[in-house]
Amino acid sequence: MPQFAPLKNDTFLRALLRQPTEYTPVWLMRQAGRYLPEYRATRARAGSFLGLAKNPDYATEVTLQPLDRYPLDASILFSDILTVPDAMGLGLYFADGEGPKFERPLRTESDVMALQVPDMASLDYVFKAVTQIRTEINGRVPLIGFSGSPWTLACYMVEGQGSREFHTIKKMLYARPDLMHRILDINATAVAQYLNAQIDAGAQAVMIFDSWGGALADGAYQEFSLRYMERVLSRLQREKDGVRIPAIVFTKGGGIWLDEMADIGADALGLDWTVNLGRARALVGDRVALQGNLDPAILFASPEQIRAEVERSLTAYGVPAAGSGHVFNLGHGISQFTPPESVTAMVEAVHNFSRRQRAV
Ligand SMILES: Cc1c2[nH]c(c1CCC(=O)O)Cc1[nH]c(c(CCC(=O)O)c1C)Cc1[nH]c(c(CCC(=O)O)c1C)Cc1[nH]c(c(C)c1CCC(=O)O)C2
Repeated sequence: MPQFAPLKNDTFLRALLRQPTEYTPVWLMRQAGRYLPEYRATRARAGSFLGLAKNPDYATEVTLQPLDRYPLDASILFSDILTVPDAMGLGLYFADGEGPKFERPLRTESDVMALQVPDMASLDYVFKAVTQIRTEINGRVPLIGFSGSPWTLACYMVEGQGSREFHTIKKMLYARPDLMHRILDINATAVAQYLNAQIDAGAQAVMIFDSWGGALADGAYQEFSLRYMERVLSRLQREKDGVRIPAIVFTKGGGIWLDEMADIGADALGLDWTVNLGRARALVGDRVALQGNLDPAILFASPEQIRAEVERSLTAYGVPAAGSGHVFNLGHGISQFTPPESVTAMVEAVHNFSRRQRAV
């Protein structure tokens, strides 16, 4: 087991565990990415996104880039949720200018029957990256590990790519729920093993991205997404060397199910921008901390407007009292067209205003 430097800034972890903080910690989903010129330069050297993500040296380099530019309170492993179905043999690739695709999506009953939990050794490049990042971060801020939710991974595995309507997977869900449940059962086992291996490698918190849970009908969400995230959480090691490893669950479009989400064993729930933070806080009470939820499009506005929206969001949450916690973030990933200076304005506004809020 590698020895890591002691943590200098644990504000993010304390907020997730609903302990008092001097200010509201902040990080951004997709904080390492194409909006940063230094990321584009490393990606050009690596040749491709997968060349970058599968090489621990490059993955470490780009994970640290946003931390060198902004006083962020957390770092997130540079990787992708689709590494898991790739390890299952589905053949992940990125066509130029398009999103992710699979060469061998799950379309027939025999495809589904042949699916297996991958050998975690085939994802060793991810765990190596986690350890290397944690080492090079040298205790500056905590490192978040992550995975897709069983349902969101299944969306890509069955559709073979991103989708607007999810016709193929929804047809399977309603016509052959037995096949759907088999995929989700395998995914839940794979995701739990994958996150536990990231924790062993040095991840100090984990996040489950349920990017497409919000595409499901009420009832279907609970049966096909929520229940499987609950199963993943129940299998996670929640303590490492005597320290709690908090788990964050983010269902995009899941605002209507927050009450149920608060009871599945997560430490914190991620929110998209459709939710009012004050109302969400009242609803979940002291069951979970909240993370979110600025509309990423606000980063296209002026620094003054960004500041005003940050203050509105922090005011909506209010000052965290004992038993509550707020981590500032966007409501979804940052756009590749975001001016980097907008992030400077956002992070500054979060730190300054949240300190002032606590001072009164
Ligand atoms: C659905 C999903 C994916 N990947 C991910 C999700 C869940 C979060 C969400 O809902 O956005 C998660 C993800 N993907 C990436 C991260 C890195 C960590 C971070 O900085 O937050 C994380 C946490 C890097 C990435 N993953 C990807 C990029 C862009 C690739 C590039 O450099 O060309 C990055 C930085 C590729 C990717 N990977 C995926 C898509 C849809 C795309 C294309 C996105 C686009 O073109 O904007 C699948």
